[in-house]
Amino acid sequence: MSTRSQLRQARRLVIKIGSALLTNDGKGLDEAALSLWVDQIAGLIDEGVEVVVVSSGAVAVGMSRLGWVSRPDQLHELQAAAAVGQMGLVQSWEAQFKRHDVHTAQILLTHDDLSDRKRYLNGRSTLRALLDVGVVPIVNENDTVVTDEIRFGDNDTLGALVANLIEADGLIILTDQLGLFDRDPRKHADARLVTERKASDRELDAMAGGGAGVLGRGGMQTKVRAARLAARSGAFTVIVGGRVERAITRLRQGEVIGTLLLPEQGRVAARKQWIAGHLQTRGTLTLDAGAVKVLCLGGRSLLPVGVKSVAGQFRRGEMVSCIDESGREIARGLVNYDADEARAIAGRSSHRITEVLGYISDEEMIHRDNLVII
Ligand SMILES: Nc1ncnc2c1ncn2[C@@H]1O[C@H](COP(=O)(O)OP(=O)(O)O)[C@@H](O)[C@H]1O
Ligand SMILES: N[C@@H](CCC(=O)OP(=O)(O)O)C(=O)O
Repeated sequence: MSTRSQLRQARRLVIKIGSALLTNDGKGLDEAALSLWVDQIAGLIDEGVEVVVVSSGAVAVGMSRLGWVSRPDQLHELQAAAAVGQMGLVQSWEAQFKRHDVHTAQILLTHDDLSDRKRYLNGRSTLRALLDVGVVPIVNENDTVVTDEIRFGDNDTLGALVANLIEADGLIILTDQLGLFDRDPRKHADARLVTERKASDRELDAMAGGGAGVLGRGGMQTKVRAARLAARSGAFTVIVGGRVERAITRLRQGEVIGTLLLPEQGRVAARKQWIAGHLQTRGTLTLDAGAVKVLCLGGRSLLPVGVKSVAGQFRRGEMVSCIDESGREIARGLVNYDADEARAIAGRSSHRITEVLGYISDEEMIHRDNLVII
């Protein structure tokens, strides 16, 4: 049996579960299935994997709670159903994870939240803080305030954006089919499962053209698009049948089930390419000769002790330029401290950061994964 090392090695995963699955084709929330997924996710957490769940199903659960048999066309009715259904969804996730002594947190996001830099960074910090303390964030679209997304359904995209946000190794999309087929299997009995492709492969578009199921909104097209988005930060995507026995555990063990869509390059390489291509920097760190030498050797982080001076106003996570004492640019990277904090710790050894700032967020001024030598 061939195995997939990407899945065995993953440390951080986003798992997206679609409406059709969660609600057992609209018959109300499928508690039994949910409990099986939670058991498997709890197994991943025991192994030290950090997991974010992106859970659809608010509209479908809401419709079932309200006794509505057909999906309403009116936006405000969809939003009302989502608001009712979201209560049921998070109650179930919370109750199921409680059996494993794992806490959950509700995160409702819109795409706007993730395109605004400040909100993006805030969202990232919150998700990271939750993962640090072993909580499983349960993410859904904030259906009360979005319009187009609720009409078209876009949790596949949301899953990819969350994978970008937390720099996940991979995105697992659980759906009602065994994976991506070369044609819509609901319409073509002879459709064949695609096992592995590059996410960028253009042939996937024609295969995924068949539209969505009755309850889901995006179909395979949004899943392929999500895989491309996730690939931008170097994450792989697996599209797999959520009703396949122990699907998550088997994927983790490297078993070849579902469809694996691969990024062109790994997580760190993708991030470095993004940094190198980013023109706008927010500030400048002048490095001493020792730091310049160490950085040019490659594979090393920049420590505060090698920083002589700090110019500009920037916030943690923003891009800064690193120059030598003659003003030549050496490197570029995402800084771990705000400008004022960076000024306070510049030239000091990392074990004095707590003494100076009263806290420490990172030992490095710029971590090597976030640093590109020019
Ligand atoms: N090439 C394909 N392979 C698999 N499923 C396809 C394909 N083309 C279209 N589909 C449809 O996509 C549906 C899954 O998408 P969707 O209904 O949005 O599910 P979810 O709720 O999981 O997001 C399948 O039930 C299937 O009918
Ligand atoms: N926010 C919506 C998600 C709709 C959606 O994207 O559904 P799906 O295609 O099943 O993932 C809900 O919870 O109903």
